[in-house]
Amino acid sequence: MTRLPHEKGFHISWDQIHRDARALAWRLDGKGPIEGNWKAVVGITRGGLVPAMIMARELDIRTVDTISVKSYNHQARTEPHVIKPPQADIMGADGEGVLIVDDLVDTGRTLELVRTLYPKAHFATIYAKPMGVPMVDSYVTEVSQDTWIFFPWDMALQYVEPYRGTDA
Ligand SMILES: O=P(O)(O)OC[C@H]1O[C@H](OP(=O)(O)OP(=O)(O)O)[C@H](O)[C@@H]1O
Ligand SMILES: Nc1nc2[nH]cnc2c(=O)[nH]1
Ligand SMILES: [Mg+2]
Repeated sequence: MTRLPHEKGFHISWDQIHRDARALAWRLDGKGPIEGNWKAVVGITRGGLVPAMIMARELDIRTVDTISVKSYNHQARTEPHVIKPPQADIMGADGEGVLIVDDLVDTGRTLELVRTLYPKAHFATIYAKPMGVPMVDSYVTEVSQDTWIFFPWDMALQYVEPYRGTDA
């Protein structure tokens, strides 16, 4: 296991990921290989499920599947492995026409594994770190490699002290 040093935190709200996923969908609209269409959206679980749902809605795609890849134990990277593959008839021989969606690409190891399985699919993530950029076909926002992205499903609202403290 590798413990990665993350100096910065990038905190994403529900609203932000909703807007970013929509923007990514709009950019890919009409760009599929079959008369501009995409035949399916496949989310890489678990992080890819929220953006995959939002994008499938925007693009009016009802065929939605998942591929489950586990690459991290909290912030420690482990060897990525497929826990659950998508339905074979949706993916075809090489994934052509399928939009494979994840929340982010970091080292690129997860997408590298999925790309070997479905080399002709289109790989889209909301966020990307520099090491992973070569593995992704489309993304919205790049953040530095030493940034840890916190997603809204990993956070909760909580009280913070005022900047000037309290009198108590
Ligand atoms: O580019 P990489 O270095 O491979 O990292 C990116 C992957 O890591 C995270 O998933 P994780 O394995 O933590 O599982 P989760 O989606 O279930 O949270 C994230 O959602 C990406 O899928
Ligand atoms: N939540 C989250 N998961 C990750 N998996 C790999 N990199 C990251 C990251 O920056 N944030
Ligand atoms: Mg993931």
